[in-house]
Amino acid sequence: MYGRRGFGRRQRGINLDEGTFDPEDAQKVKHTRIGIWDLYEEVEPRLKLVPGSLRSQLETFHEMKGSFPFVLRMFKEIGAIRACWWLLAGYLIITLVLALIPAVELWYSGLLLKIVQNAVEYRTVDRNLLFQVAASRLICSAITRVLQHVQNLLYKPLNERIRQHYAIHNFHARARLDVPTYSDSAVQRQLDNSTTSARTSIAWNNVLTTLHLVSTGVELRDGTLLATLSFGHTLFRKKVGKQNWSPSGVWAATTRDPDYLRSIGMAKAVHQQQHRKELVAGGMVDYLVSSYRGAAERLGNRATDFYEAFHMHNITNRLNLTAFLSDPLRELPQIVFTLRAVQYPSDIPLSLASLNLITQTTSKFSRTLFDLFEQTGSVAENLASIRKLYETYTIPNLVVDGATPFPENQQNLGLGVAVEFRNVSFRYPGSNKDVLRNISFKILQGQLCVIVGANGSGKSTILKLIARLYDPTEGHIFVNDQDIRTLKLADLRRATSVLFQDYTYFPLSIRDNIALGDPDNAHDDEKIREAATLGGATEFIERLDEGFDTYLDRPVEDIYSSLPQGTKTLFGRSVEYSSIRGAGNMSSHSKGLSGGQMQRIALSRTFMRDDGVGLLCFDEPSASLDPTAEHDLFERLRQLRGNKTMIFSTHRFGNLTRHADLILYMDDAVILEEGTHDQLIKQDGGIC
Ligand SMILES: Nc1ncnc2c1ncn2[C@@H]1O[C@H](COP(=O)(O)OP(=O)(O)OP(=O)(O)O)[C@@H](O)[C@H]1O
Repeated sequence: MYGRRGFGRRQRGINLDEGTFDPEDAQKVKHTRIGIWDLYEEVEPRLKLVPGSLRSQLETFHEMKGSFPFVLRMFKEIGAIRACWWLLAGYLIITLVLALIPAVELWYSGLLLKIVQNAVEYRTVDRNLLFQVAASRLICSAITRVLQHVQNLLYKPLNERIRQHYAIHNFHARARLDVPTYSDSAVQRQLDNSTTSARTSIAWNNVLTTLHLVSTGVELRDGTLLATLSFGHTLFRKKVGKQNWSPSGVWAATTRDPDYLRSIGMAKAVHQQQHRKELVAGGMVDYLVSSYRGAAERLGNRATDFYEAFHMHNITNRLNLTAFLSDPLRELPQIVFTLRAVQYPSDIPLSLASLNLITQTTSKFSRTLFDLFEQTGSVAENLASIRKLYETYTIPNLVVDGATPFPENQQNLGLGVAVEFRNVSFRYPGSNKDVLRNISFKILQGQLCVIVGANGSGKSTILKLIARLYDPTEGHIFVNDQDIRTLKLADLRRATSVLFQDYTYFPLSIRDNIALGDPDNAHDDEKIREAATLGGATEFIERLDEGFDTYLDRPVEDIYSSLPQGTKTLFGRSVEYSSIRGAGNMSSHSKGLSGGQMQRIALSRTFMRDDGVGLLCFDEPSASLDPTAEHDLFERLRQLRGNKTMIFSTHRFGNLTRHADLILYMDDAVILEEGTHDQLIKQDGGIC
């Protein structure tokens, strides 16, 4: 009756991307009812014998172990950034010194207590020693302050250098992925998981985490026995003090409560703008209000979201045996030390000072260990993030590169390339519908081929396969009689120029948008202007205030707030008050160019690439042009073509098909007829 709410997933603990999670599997999944919620948690059979919180601790360490090789690699890479050497060395030394200072302070505390004890017992004070101790403690705290300050100063440049280094790698990791790989949802998820935050890099976080672990180790280095004794209490304290807002490991939660589902649905219907028209026109308001009230009354205080419900459930369940055991355990290290002191008085002089020191030391160790345990979750998460980051560098592309250079003879490119489809069928990844069915045709070198067909017949798909954005599901494509899969992708794409119907424009300047058509000559301003002229774009570009430097869509938004309503433009751009009202302080504007103008820019981009290209493909290049502009465009394209092979896709027969050496007439994934304009007219006057 009601749709199920999607399962929330928490990206930590076990690798969630492997295997499946079936809430109904009672063997592996524990079900808990929490108010109106059903919580399903995966039980880890491998670690079944380990009780309570220790189990999740072991899981965490298990995961951390898998991440270590990647952390080592990260340190190697950071070590190779020369600009980081001194900064990192300084940061490391300061961290270690800061970790040692508490021990020195503790030693002086001991001395101080001894002085006090002597004063009480013998009524004498060693003034020199007292002065030394006081001065040393002051120096320690001054040094700590100064070092912390220097550490903060080093933090920023280090973070920035490391972030920049990884930003470049991440950019490449994403940019190199082909179309089917990049559109794969698993790959998208993997990339999202490894995204670097704008302020700190994953790598820098990992450096900090590692340094934190090392400094904790240094702080605890002499206190092995104390640390071990404190361990038990720390674990218990952690379990008792647990105030989680969500479960750990693999879990899912859902609610099937009809009143809750309905009330949330109704609240959305009322809140969301898009339903308002129907809501008012349909006279639904009274009905919705009374239904909502009814549902709310039935729900009472059960209407909480999952996290709230889980948190409350945890709090009410907290009074248990572990809570009772926690306090005695806290005293254990001190009791053991005192007993040892009594047993071996010569080893540990039992005095007021030593007893006090023991108390201080044990509580300090206990706190440090507690902090460490508190953070192991985030430590593991941090280390895993670096693994995920590196894994994105090696995501394999679905379209596998070939090894054969293309063309064999660069001179011949000017004569065009031959393209042959042999029994090609194709379906898009994730789809079960053939959009091309057993297609065969051959375009000879230097021919003009026009593919004609209705919407959705498969014309664009043919061009995508020629550009090898995808590989055929069945059959083969040959370019100059060589299987397209064997050719080097970079060579093939350099020799081919494709203007897609759904061309994109980049959030860059118009100059860059055109220049990207030929990255090798992107700096050649004259060539860019020439291409713009051939694409019919120069005239309107020059009318823009910033001409070729105009951004089609500004990648960085202007930020402002509380502008007087009369302000219509800012930084030369118009201000949109509607979005100010909505978002509070932000607005962005694209340079409202028309569809035809945008298309001319895209065309100019194609004209950038006339050298070194043997095959030109145009997908409906005249869709947004008026008839005169279309005629001009075809004339220019025919001149540009020279002897090269050219393929057009279009909806209709007309101007262009008259000049075609080969027309492929497509309908519903197959080629119905092929030939020249005249041949097709003779065969079937109806279609032309
Ligand atoms: N990325 C995609 N994923 C799944 N299906 C797709 C994808 N792109 C296109 N299709 C489907 O493939 C079929 C053929 O599309 P194609 O774009 O090749 O047709 P077309 O003849 O070029 O149409 P148009 O004239 O509208 O551009 C259509 O049914 C379309 O819905």
